Amino acid sequence: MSDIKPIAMTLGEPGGIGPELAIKAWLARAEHNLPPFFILSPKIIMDQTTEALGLQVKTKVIDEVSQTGKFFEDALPVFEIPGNGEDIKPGTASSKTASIVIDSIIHGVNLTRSGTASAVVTNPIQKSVLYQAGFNHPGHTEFLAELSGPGTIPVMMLANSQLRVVPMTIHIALSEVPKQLTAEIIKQLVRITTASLQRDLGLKKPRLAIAGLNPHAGEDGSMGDEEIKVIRPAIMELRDEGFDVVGPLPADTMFHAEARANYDVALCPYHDQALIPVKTLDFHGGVNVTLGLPFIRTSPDHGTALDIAGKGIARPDSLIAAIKMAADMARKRAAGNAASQGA
Ligand SMILES: NC(=O)c1ccc[n+]([C@@H]2O[C@H](COP(=O)([O-])OP(=O)(O)OC[C@H]3O[C@@H](n4cnc5c(N)ncnc54)[C@H](O)[C@@H]3O)[C@@H](O)[C@H]2O)c1
Ligand SMILES: N[C@H](C(=O)O)[C@H](O)COP(=O)(O)O
Repeated sequence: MSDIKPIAMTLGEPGGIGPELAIKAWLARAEHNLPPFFILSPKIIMDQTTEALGLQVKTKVIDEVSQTGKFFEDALPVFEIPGNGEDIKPGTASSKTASIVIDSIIHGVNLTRSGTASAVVTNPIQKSVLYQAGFNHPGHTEFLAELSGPGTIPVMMLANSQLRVVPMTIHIALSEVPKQLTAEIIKQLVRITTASLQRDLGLKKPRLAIAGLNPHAGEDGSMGDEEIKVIRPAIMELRDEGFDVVGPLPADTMFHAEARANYDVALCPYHDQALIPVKTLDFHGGVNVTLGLPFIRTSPDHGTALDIAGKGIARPDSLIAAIKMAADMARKRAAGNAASQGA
């Protein structure tokens, strides 16, 4: 019997590699000692995928999440979401299946928020086709925050065994970054990241490093003054509050091995500044985790990979890492809750 409640896994874009990865992660359950998980999907989509890939995998519809553990050894448990497999073509994302994709996320979040599932692990979505269908959030991160209620500030963190990064602005045009990167945002992100690393990753006093926005962190204002006007003042205030935070550091020299040894997480002004080093260091072992939510959410660090969908060659490593990280976080939260109740 598992020590944590089952993990909810969303379908993601059905024309992408998500369904294949879910099946491959289930096949790897014993090898990786994975806790029981279920997928939120129409059963037909999972069955179509196993058949197309020639895999001998049974699926089992569960009526209750609590049945996940009972069936997990013999079949991939499916929490059925309404929908059919008609509009699905591997390698092609379609706005016709957007309602299935979104329902899967909403149900996964509801089951996790209610405590029925211990965490939600999301498969990648094809953002462009969801936008065509009227989805008006840049990605999961912002959608999950909205589902969590007003005042939720989600923090995207990508992590592998060599590096953790937080992009301080996410899916916005580069030209918008200087406008949105305020001292207030930086302070909020540092506070949330520190609290999450303490609570969910067990780091007692997390060390944070903040990258500059401009080349050479602005070179004393000669290449941009956001470091002087925004980033440094925020860091000084945070240090006064007791946070272990350094910067602004030149982004080009803060990701080599010796530099990485000096911090636990790097916060970067914009998306690619953070995600290029983490995905380059270990693409297949990376996990995307959203901090600051009232529930645990992890995801693989890659996208829908339409170019390889249906070919049977997608690697489930990142999804497996996401399941493991979600389970570890759930165990740490449970232990922390038990300790605080006992205190
Ligand atoms: N969490 C998410 O929902 C999420 C995350 C990242 C990207 N996306 C979305 O995915 C779509 C495609 O994005 P992209 O093309 O930039 O990145 P991608 O990660 O889908 O693909 C980049 C390259 O890596 C390969 N790749 C990705 N995952 C792989 C795996 N598991 N095994 C083997 N090879 C793999 C792909 O074949 C491709 O060559 C976009 O719509 C993007 O917004 C979603
Ligand atoms: N920026 C992420 C990445 O490139 O990996 C990705 O798009 C995930 O976004 P959501 O988790 O918000 O969908």
